[in-house]
Amino acid sequence: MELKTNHAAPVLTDPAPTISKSRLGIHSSLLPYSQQGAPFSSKYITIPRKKPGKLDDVWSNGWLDAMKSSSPPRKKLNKDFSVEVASDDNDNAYLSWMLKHPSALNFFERITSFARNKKIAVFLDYDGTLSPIVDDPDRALMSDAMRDAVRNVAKYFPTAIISGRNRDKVYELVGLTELYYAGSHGMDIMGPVTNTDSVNSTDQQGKEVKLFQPAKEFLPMIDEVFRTLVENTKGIKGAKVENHKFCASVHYRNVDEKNWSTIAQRVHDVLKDYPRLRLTHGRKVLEVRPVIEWNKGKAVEFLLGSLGLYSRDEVLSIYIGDDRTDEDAFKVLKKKNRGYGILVSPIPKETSAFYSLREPAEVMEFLKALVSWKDQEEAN
Ligand SMILES: O=P(O)(O)OC[C@H]1O[C@H](O[C@H]2O[C@H](CO)[C@@H](O)[C@H](O)[C@H]2O)[C@H](O)[C@@H](O)[C@@H]1O
Repeated sequence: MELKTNHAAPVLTDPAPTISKSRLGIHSSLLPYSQQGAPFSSKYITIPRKKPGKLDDVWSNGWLDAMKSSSPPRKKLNKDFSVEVASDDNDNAYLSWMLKHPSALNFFERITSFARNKKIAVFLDYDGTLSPIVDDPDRALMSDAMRDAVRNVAKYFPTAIISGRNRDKVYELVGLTELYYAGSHGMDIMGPVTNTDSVNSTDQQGKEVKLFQPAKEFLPMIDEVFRTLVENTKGIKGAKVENHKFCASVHYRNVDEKNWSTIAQRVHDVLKDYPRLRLTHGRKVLEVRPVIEWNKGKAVEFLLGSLGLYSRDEVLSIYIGDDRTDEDAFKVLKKKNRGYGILVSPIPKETSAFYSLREPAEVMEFLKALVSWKDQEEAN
């Protein structure tokens, strides 16, 4: 019997016997494996971007399709789940999707059973995971209750925030000194870095820290492209450009949909002049970043290595995120048998995450459950 929570999600607490092992929440990767992964390597290489300018407009390269599907509509959830299921076909689709990606709350006991006798490492995305998605990125605030939950988790488990945002900004939003932080989609890591490429720095408290910044050489280029993007999108009502130091974001959440092709075309045109930059899609945001083989997945591996947590026998990693950029981390955990990705989504999505949670409120509940479980373990 799985842990029941008081949250409304009356499915999959007792999986039907006919469901296959993988659907029961047994991560095949956590069953005995034959080979230990290669030791941590800091190698990151530049990968070629598709020829710039080959596609003339944003329709032909699929940008607009990606933009349209880039963020689920915000929907008010009815507290009485069963009423909602009956009244909404989307929820039937969600429930069948959950057979493939069960709720991490409903399968909590199964997760912790794999964690027994192991250390747990926790990786958390920020926007849409710890804070709800809101129209203004500057107002994406984390609640005090969520902050307490993260603080408590970090008392027991090494915990890192892996965000697309500027590292200083996400640190300011989270405000917990006891965590490790990776900004710019993992391209700006502050932590116990033991890698030779790391440099000494000081954190906001003046404490000595190590920084690992694999895209450092792109700093002037990102700064330049940021200013060009601001200039070229300033006539588009609702557009907002953010400089995240090693990447830049162009938000279109508040842009009228009829102008999405315009904003996409402007970004596309700017990128034509920067063959060493590429575009990725986030939630109603176009992200411009260096063409290097570095992402949130690499950042997770890097942190595990720096923290001495690389052994799959001894460590179970949990990564919670809501965004396409989090898929890189989910893939690493899945492919390298390192633990569980948990996708935060109120709608079905193609994902490499093993489990799911609907919204930040459930993330908080999951984090609290981890702490209670550990408290009990310690007491026994
Ligand atoms: O990796 P994350 O920590 O999830 O950061 C990803 C992006 O998050 C922010 O944008 C998203 O959240 C905003 C606030 O809720 C929302 O307005 C926006 O539409 C979302 O895309 C941040 O502003 C971006 O720069 C990050 O890349």
